Amino acid sequence: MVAPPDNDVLWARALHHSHNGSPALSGVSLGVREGEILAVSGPRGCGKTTLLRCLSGQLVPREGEVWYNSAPIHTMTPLQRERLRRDRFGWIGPRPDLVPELTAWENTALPLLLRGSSRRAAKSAALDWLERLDIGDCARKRPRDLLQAQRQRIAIARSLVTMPSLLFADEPTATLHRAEGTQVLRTLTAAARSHRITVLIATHDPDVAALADRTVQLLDGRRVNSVHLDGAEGRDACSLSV
Ligand SMILES: Nc1ncnc2c1ncn2[C@@H]1O[C@H](COP(=O)(O)OP(=O)(O)OP(=O)(O)O)[C@@H](O)[C@H]1O
Repeated sequence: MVAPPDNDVLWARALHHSHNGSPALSGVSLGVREGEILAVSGPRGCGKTTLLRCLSGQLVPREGEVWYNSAPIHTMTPLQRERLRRDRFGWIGPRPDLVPELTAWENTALPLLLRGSSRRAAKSAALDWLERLDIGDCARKRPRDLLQAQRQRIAIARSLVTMPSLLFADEPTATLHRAEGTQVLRTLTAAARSHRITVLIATHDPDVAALADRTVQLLDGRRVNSVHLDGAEGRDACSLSV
């Protein structure tokens, strides 16, 4: 095994994966720098979700390596991967998947409670994140009494409440109207930047990708280029590598 470069928080080499024999990833490699917001972009079915699931340890690729700092995720046991996901990673899916019986703050606090935080500390952190995401007034409401955009903000608050090192967001605005989606995403990226949380966002929407520092394009399970744009709402300057 080759050790990953020092300046990448996440690093993957030559990932191959198939679902029931049909190829989803065919040799994808990438590195993600600490604090970077990276968009993984491409048309439907190109392998974005499969890539995020391999990088976050939910799936073990058929071939290839995934490293988180100096830890090889691809050789970890299921329990080690589960702990890594619980302690270091956050995940936002296309739908909020909230627990209907719990209030907004209880849903947000859930990852902290599962880690063993006291109810008081978990509640305080949850209320703080709901406030930062402009839904503090929803804290005591249940999901059924909220709009979809509010529910998705709660899912984002839940993913941030543990202050993950890496946040994976799979089409996080897919179920929202365009304006709502953009606003939710701006809030997410601003929160991530202010806490130096590294973010990977899978999206087929160029407007979403424009909020990232860099975009990796997938097509038919392969990487086709990497774009780092000046003038995007990301931080730095411009480069193009193919
Ligand atoms: N559980 C599964 N079983 C069988 N095939 C699957 C499964 N999950 C994904 N695939 C197939 O693998 C390929 C890559 O899918 P994946 O969901 O990773 O792509 P995607 O870019 O995220 O697509 P979308 O934007 O539609 O979510 C597609 O051809 C898809 O149909």
